[in-house]
Amino acid sequence: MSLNPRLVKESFSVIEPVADKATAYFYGRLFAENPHLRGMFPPAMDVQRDRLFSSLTRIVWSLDSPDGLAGFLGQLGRDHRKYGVIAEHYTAVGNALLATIRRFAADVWNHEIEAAWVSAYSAAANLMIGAAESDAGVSPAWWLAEVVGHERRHRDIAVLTLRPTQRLPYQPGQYVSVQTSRWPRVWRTFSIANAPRADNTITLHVRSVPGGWVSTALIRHTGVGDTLMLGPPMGTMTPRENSVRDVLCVAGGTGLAPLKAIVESIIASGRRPAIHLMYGARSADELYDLPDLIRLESSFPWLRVLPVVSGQPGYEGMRGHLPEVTQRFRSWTDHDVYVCGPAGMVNETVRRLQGDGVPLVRIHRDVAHAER
Ligand SMILES: NC(=O)C1=CN([C@@H]2O[C@H](COP(=O)(O)OP(=O)(O)OC[C@H]3O[C@@H](n4cnc5c(N)ncnc54)[C@H](O)[C@@H]3O)[C@@H](O)[C@H]2O)C=CC1
Repeated sequence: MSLNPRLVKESFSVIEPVADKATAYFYGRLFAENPHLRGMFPPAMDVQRDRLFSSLTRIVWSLDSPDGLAGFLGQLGRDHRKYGVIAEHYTAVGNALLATIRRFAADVWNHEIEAAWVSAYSAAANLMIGAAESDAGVSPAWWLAEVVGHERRHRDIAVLTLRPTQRLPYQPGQYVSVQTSRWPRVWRTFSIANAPRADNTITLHVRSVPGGWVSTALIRHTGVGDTLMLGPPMGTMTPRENSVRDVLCVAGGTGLAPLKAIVESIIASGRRPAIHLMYGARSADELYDLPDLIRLESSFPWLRVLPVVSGQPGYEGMRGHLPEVTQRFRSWTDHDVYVCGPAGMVNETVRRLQGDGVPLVRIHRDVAHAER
C-alpha cells in the first residue's frame, strides 16, 4: 500500500481540535494493553502528551516532503534510544495510535483511511527503527556529563558548563535533552550555547520557568561536581557553511544560546561576514550574557551586538520589542537570518522580515525546539 498523505491529513485535522482528549486516550490505551511500558515514562504525563501531539502534527503535515521528514524521524529514532525503546515497542504504539484515530475520527473513518494510516505509521516507524539501529553501532544511547561550571547570572537564569564523559559530537545550533537525578525519566531540551570545543565541554543557558521541574532543578539544586544525563544532539538550525552573505541573529532571552553557538562557529570558520546580533530581554538585568558578548565583539570587529530591552521604560539603550526594533533598524533582505526565542517573538520576527522581502529560505529557526 503506497502512502496517501491527503487521507492521513484530512482525518488528522478532525482530531486536532480534540487533541487533549485523544492523547489522554492514546496513553490510557497504550498502558492498559502494555502495562510494562508505563515505567518508561515520567510520573506526570502532561509534557509528554504535548510532545507526542506536536511530533505527530509535524510528521502528518510533512508527509509530502519526504526528505525533511526522514531527517526528523531519524533524529527522533536516535533520540528514543535513551528511553530504552526497542523495535517491538513500535507495534504497541502503532496499535494504540490506530485505535485512537479510529475512535476520534469515527465520523470520517473508512477502510481507505485506515490503510493510509497503517502505511504512514509503518513507514515512519521503520525510519525511526533503522536510524536507531545504525546509531547503536557508533554512538551511546545517552551521555553522562559532569557539571564543571555553574554561574547564577540572574535570579531565574544560570549558565552551566558540562563535561560529557564520552565525546559528544554536535553541530553549532543543535540542542540536547537533559535529565537530572532529581526527576528520573523527565527530559527537557536546552540548546548548546557554544561552537564545538577541543575539551568536549558544552555550555547551556537555563531559565527557570514556573512549574519547570528540570529548569528549576538545574538552577537551584545543581552544582559543580553533580552528574547529569544528556540525550543525543538534535535540531536543524545550523549555520550555512558555504554562504557568503552577511548574518543577522535575533535572540530573545535564553533563545540566545544556539545563536551564540552559530556566531562562535562563523568566527572560528575564518569567514568574515558582518554579523548583527540583536539580543532582547524584558529588563537590563535579564541581558544575562551581555558581558561575554561584548568580549566576543571586541575580539571580532565584524560582530555588532545590539541589546534591546522591552519592559523597562528608564532603560537608556535601545528599547522596544525585538521584532519591531529589528525591522526598523535597517533592511535585512540580503542576509542569512537566524531567529530564536519565545514562540510569539520568533513568529512575529519571521512575519515582519518576510513582509520586508527576506526570502523564507534564508530565515532559519528551529520550529520543534522553539515551541517546546
Ligand atoms: N534555553 C535554551 O537553550 C533555549 C530557549 N529557547 C526558548 O527561548 C525562550 C526564552 O524565553 P525567555 O528567556 O523567558 O524570554 P523573554 O520572555 O524574557 O523574552 C525575551 C525577548 O523576547 C521578546 N518577546 C517575548 N515575547 C514576545 C512576543 N510575543 N512578541 C514579541 N516579542 C516578544 C521580549 O520583549 C524580549 O525582548 C523560551 O521560549 C525558550 O523555550 C529556545 C532555544 C534554546
